[in-house]
Amino acid sequence: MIQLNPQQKAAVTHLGSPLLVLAGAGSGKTRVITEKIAWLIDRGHYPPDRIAAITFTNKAAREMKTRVSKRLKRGRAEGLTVCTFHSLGWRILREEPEASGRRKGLSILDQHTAADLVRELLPAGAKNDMVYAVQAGIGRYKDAGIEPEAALARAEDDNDARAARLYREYCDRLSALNAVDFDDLIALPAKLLSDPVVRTRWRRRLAYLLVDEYQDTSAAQYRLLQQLVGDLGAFTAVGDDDQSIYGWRGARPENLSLLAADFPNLAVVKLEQNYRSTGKILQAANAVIAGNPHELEKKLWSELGPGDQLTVMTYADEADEAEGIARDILGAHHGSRVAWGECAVLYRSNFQARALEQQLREHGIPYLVSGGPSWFDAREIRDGLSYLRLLVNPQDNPAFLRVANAPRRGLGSSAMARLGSYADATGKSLFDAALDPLFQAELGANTARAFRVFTNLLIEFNDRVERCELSDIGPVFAELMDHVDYLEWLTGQDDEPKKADRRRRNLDDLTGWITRLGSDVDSAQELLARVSLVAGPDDDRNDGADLVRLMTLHAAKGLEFPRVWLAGCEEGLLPHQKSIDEGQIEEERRLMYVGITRAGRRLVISHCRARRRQRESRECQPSRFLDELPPEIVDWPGRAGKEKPTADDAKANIAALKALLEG
Ligand SMILES: Nc1ncnc2c1ncn2[C@@H]1O[C@H](COP(=O)(O)OP(=O)(O)OP(=O)(O)O)[C@@H](O)[C@H]1O
Ligand SMILES: [Mg+2]
Repeated sequence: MIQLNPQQKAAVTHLGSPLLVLAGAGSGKTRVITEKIAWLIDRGHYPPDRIAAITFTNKAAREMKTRVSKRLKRGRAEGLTVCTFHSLGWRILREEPEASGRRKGLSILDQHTAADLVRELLPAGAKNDMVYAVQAGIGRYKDAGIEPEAALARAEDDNDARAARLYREYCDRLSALNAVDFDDLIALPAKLLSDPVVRTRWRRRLAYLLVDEYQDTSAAQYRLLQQLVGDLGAFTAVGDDDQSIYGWRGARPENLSLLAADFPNLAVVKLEQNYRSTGKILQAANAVIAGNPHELEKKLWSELGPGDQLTVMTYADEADEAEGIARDILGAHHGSRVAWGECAVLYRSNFQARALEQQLREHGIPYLVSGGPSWFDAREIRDGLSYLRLLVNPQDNPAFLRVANAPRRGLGSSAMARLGSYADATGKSLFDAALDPLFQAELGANTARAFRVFTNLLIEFNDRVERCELSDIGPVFAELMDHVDYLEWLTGQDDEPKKADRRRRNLDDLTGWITRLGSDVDSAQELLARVSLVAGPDDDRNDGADLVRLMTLHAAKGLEFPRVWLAGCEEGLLPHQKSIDEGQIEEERRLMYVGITRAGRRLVISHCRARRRQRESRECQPSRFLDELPPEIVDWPGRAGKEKPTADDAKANIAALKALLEG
């Protein structure tokens, strides 16, 4: 067991008033939460089933749960809740179906499906940017707790009114589908808990709350927290204002100062010893973040010694950079026996992964890209998930719409449009409408038969899922996909064999994931929720595997690696061009700070002189943040734009030397 320092101990054993632990990176904030849960249970202050810890990601939740279980005697952590705000919200909604105004069998629409729903409400041919903008606008209403009617009432011009009407239509559709989207997972429970009866019930159930990464909570999450803890404020929140990097997604760092205002008896503990990084890495982090205004100074120190110099590498372009990083990692692995899993390559934007992946693959380095968007974007995954939803619930309209004609089975857009209007007119689901003899009588014989074949298929497989073990849903799903010849149909449209291979692998991954989840949940509906709430199968399958991690800076929050490569530190990328244009680079600086502070012993930062974006190569300047690193702790070969010394340089040097000697 580790020895907590006095401040950590004070934070762990503080009870009786709300507590905020405000401290820099690597100072043991997350550790304090883990230790505190164990302490609360061990000392009998609260039973595990009345404690909830809230983490920023599912992965962090899994890690924390494992940690706590290890700290306690076997089984002592049973019933403990460790999850994200979204999962907690889901649990509240699921257990309060009437109060939420939804029916039993509620489903979660993932972001993609929700975007499809928005698209349907917009004029045909609406661009993706438009769809996402509307979706984000709807999210802002929900985050602020504004209902559609209120949004309409407060509309100041035509634009506002149009947005509010779209919002209302969107909400109507969602409730007709008996579904909620991600924003609802927070906003609805927050609203539910304003009912005193519901609130009392939940306060009794979750008597003590702990929140990690508090600086990135949204307005709605803060409301939910307030409702849950009440005036008593039985909670511990930990955070670091310098690591608030989700402002673009609605996170409100000012929630940190709100806490002090809303809970006058708030106790604050500061931690100053960093246990993660060597002195020079900390020095670099402190120097970069010093460029942001601060209300509260934090000084981090480390007992780990100064450590190695930091390295800044200048590369010609992204391929050169990726190769350099791959060689570095290979060198560390073979030369210094560094495990793959000790290494991470971090970057600002997802597109940077491509060049890196290619080089890692070519050098035979096992790696894992975490949190990339690609998996859920793949057509076969989205279709596959729709089939899965229909397996569990044939009444799922968005899923029905998506795959009724994939593979093609004679249910083209005109047949589906007729079905849609019949369903609208009769208030039935698409599935029930398709089964309706009155509807079938309206159709030509072929179309009617096509609908019958599809609905019969769904009935048959749904029946099997209802009778089988949860762990068998995976195999039944695979059988359904086989049965409809899905892959043959889809890959028949591809001309590249590589692509077909990838699709097959993706679907295999999906089946494997469903099977694994099946043995971990207690209902098929819960399985669907898990699929929607988690970022993808890689997310849980490779925890602890010995692989080099590739991820964005956003995804790296809270994690640590002995060796970190921070790639693409260029103006326009980090800081991002959009932030430069808007004159708002504080959040970018915090991202840089997050990146630097992930590293334990070794940090290599790189930038390219040119980078390909959208097929053209553009010149790049080194990031302004590189100039802020204290020069004495950084090795930067060829700094200040100087090329490597050339033969001409050497000649000039010799000439100068000669002149000196002769003079
Ligand atoms: N008292 C301690 N003694 C030894 N190691 C510690 C101690 N406290 C924390 N650590 C270790 O220091 C590292 C950083 O801790 P932790 O991840 O909890 O920091 P954090 O403040 O949550 O960082 P971040 O701000 O990046 O989320 C971890 O490896 C943790 O196990
Ligand atoms: Mg942490």
